[in-house]
Amino acid sequence: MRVRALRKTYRTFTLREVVAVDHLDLTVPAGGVHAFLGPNGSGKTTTIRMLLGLARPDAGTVHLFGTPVPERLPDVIGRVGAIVENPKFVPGFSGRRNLRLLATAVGVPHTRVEEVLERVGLRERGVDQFRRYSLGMKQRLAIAATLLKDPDLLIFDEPTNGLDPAGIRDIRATMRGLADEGRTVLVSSHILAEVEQVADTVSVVARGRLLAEGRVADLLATEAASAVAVVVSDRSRATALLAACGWSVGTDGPRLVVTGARDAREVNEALARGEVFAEEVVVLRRDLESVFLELTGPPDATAGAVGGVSNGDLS
Ligand SMILES: Nc1ncnc2c1ncn2[C@@H]1O[C@H](COP(=O)(O)OP(=O)(O)OP(=O)(O)O)[C@@H](O)[C@H]1O
Repeated sequence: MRVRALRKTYRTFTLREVVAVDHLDLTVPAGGVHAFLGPNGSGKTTTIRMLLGLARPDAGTVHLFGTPVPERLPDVIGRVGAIVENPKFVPGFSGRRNLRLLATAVGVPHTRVEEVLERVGLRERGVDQFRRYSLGMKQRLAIAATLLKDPDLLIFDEPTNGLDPAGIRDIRATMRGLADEGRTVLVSSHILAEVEQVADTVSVVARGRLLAEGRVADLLATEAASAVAVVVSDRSRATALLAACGWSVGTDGPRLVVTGARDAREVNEALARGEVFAEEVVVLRRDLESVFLELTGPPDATAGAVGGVSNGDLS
């Protein structure tokens, strides 16, 4: 999937213009889990709606499987399964019956319903009424529905919102499994821990713009230069030695925190050359959360920058 210079503005009821997506570029490699990560209001849902032809861009291009969308959406939509808004299931029908209705609507045989129920671990509970399902089961049924057409690309908008840890783990495992089958999973999230654990690649957005993209591991390595903490008895001598190497030196309780060095070994060597011997050397790796916060800035600043319209505008 390839998105270039995508733009979408909304007008609020007070006729104020809200730029929801602002010159956004997005590249989602085929196969694997790609996280679309950004704080609330950063334009993720709006972007996904444009990918699916549910909203019309003001400018920019979208290609799904190399095909321009929305112009030729009918050619490719059969290869895409998505959960964007809360899927509409009939509360009084069983999970199985709900899926059979959908299967008939999209023209796939009922045997496929059994396969997808099995796939999301709901086969045993297929007879239960939808209204009796837990939130996690409802979400798994929604994923089952997206799988009916055996899609190559799955798009999930915040699929773990409101789920408990077990539910989150199930959805994460399901996404991983789908990617391992060779499908592409695009998942939007503002929950960093999820992304870090399940995604192969990530795009970080804020205020409708792309801030960073790449492999999760690379993003952590390049954006999150690690710091090294040392405990030494002669702190002032150590500080002078480390500063002389051009590194910045802060303190964290009894530890000196060194940033700018390549690795712990380099720090240790610099100290030893000056005959200061560290009692403790620890590499402090930043997690994706600190990278993300660094890139997107404080949440309040983000909300203000996109206009902060009320939910009432989000119909
Ligand atoms: N129909 C609409 N009318 C007016 N403004 C809208 C509409 N839909 C979205 N917006 C605004 O566009 C911006 C982006 O919203 P969007 O829902 O795409 O972000 P998001 O990243 O999906 O956020 P969230 O995680 O909260 O769903 C926000 O400022 C939002 O208030």
